[in-house]
Amino acid sequence: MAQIIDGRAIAAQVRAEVKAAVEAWVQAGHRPPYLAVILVGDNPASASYVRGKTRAAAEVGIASDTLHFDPSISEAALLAEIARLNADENVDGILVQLPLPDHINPSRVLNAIRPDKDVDGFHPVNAGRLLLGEPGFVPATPAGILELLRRSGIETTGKHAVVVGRSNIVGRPLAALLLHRGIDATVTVCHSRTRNLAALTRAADILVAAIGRPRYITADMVREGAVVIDVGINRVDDPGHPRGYRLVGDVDFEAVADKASWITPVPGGVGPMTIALLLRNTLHAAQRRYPYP
Ligand SMILES: Nc1nc2c(c(=O)[nH]1)N[C@@H](CN(C=O)c1ccc(C(=O)N[C@@H](CCC(=O)O)C(=O)O)cc1)CN2
Ligand SMILES: [Mg+2]
Repeated sequence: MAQIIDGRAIAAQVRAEVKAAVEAWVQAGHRPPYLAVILVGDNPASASYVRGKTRAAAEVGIASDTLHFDPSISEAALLAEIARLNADENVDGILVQLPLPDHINPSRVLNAIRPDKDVDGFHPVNAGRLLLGEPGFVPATPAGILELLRRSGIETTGKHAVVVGRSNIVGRPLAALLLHRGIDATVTVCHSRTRNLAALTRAADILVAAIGRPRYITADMVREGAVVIDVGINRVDDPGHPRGYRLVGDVDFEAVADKASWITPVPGGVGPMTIALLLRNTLHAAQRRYPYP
């Protein structure tokens, strides 16, 4: 039976570190870090993540506001809001909650955020820096996964990490991060068109599932003793549950936990780290740790 990587406990540790650093920053005479969160429309999951972010921010002493726009807002109006926040010296971090409505081009919106305020790390400048191994904002989910491995004492050097999923918010940046000097994994990236996926996942020392399909990774796809990181957050109907649905990951947890050496649960694994690392990025934005240009 695998050891469980407790994302809630590790995220609480990271938040406590951010809180202490924010206190020291304010003690030194600076105003508290300030995060502007943009939420477009009424996707209930997005609204709940945004509440989670602003509540967690308040708990560590980071000020924030949520700018909530009607789903019909035009792309031009959204870009104008971003331009205003870019120019406001009291705004340290800007975050646009994804997904955006279909009539808005997400690249155009993300590319409009000043890279030194881009606490999600989705701007091409930060993505490029990550690829080159230069300092910049690293997206919170991949950064959180690295913290889970590091703080659980899991070795990455020379290990074969197999990332299933090539999204811009998880798979691609995580693959880049795992290649960094000091992390030094050997990385394979798989996706929906990969042939013979199971042969590749079975070769993984560290298997990261970021596919977005409930329980897609089954026990036969996992090597005995592998480390399994489950990024999936899938809502499946469950009339017996108070919310009417249950969250399950991209990994068939019970069966895979019998084979793995370490595994992250869903909920309580990667998800809470995403919020904790966003807070750390926001602190760094206030401290201008990643100045641009
Ligand atoms: N602008 C962004 N949009 C999105 C990001 C992001 O990093 N930046 N990531 C995801 C959603 N996300 C944050 O936005 C997120 C997802 C899940 C969690 C989380 O804490 N999950 C909990 C369960 C919560 C629940 O009960 O519903 C867990 O896994 O334990 C936090 C943040 C897409 N959009
Ligand atoms: Mg994320």
